Amino acid sequence: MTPYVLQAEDVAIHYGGTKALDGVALTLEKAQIRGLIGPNGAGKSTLIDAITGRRRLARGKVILHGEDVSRLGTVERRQRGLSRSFQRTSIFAGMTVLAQVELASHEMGVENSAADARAVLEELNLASLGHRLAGNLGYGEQRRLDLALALVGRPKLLMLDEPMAGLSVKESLDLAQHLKALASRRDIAVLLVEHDMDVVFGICSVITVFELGRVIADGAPASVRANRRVREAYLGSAA
Ligand SMILES: Nc1ncnc2c1ncn2[C@@H]1O[C@H](COP(=O)(O)OP(=O)(O)OP(=O)(O)O)[C@@H](O)[C@H]1O
Repeated sequence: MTPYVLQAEDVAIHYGGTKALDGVALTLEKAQIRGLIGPNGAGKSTLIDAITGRRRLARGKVILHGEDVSRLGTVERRQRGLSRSFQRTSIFAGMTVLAQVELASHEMGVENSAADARAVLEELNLASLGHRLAGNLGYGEQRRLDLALALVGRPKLLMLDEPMAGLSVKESLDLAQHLKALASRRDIAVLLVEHDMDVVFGICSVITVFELGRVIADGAPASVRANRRVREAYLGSAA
């Protein structure tokens, strides 16, 4: 039995002549939070698209719980427990928070979607906002709703692309703590793409650093912070 929830092996993605990813490998274990950092255009979002099945691989494999899913589509991967945050664009402004999360759960084929939705909202401290129209929520609350939508159906693997973008320092740290607690309580492995280094170094147990579509460092936060190439390429002397 493999200890890995996710294995990405030798992943390559090309956009025409551009090699957005070239021979990328990483793993995720149960309930582990891995940060993925690197300068703009390094290929972080492209890796999420490759893992979730939005982008076809030019080379390599994506393996979930030991099963090669490289040829499966996004819906089939979601049904195997791989989820991603939807970003605000998928929020229906005119629907209540509860109805929306329940609908997402129902669409996932969850039998008791009402109970699933209530549990997810409670998990994220959103239960008291269940009756509110999503469009009337504050920005930080909408980001938490994004996360709630990704959590229906009890996924085992969550891909988050800049979930803290646009949040205040306090809101970011608050969401980060929620995320950490959630990963451990629900046994969810998380791949976190995030530019907020306080959040990444605060809650990730391992960090992968990208540059120009390749992994330039991978390891525990302290070793990544101390890596000279990473400091020069990305973190700068302030890190
Ligand atoms: N749809 C596309 N068509 C062509 N090139 C693309 C496309 N999407 C991304 N790229 C290119 O692929 C490379 C990786 O982009 P990607 O968005 O994955 O980087 P990123 O690390 O997520 O950047 P950011 O931190 O700015 O979100 C970049 O050179 C980018 O210009």
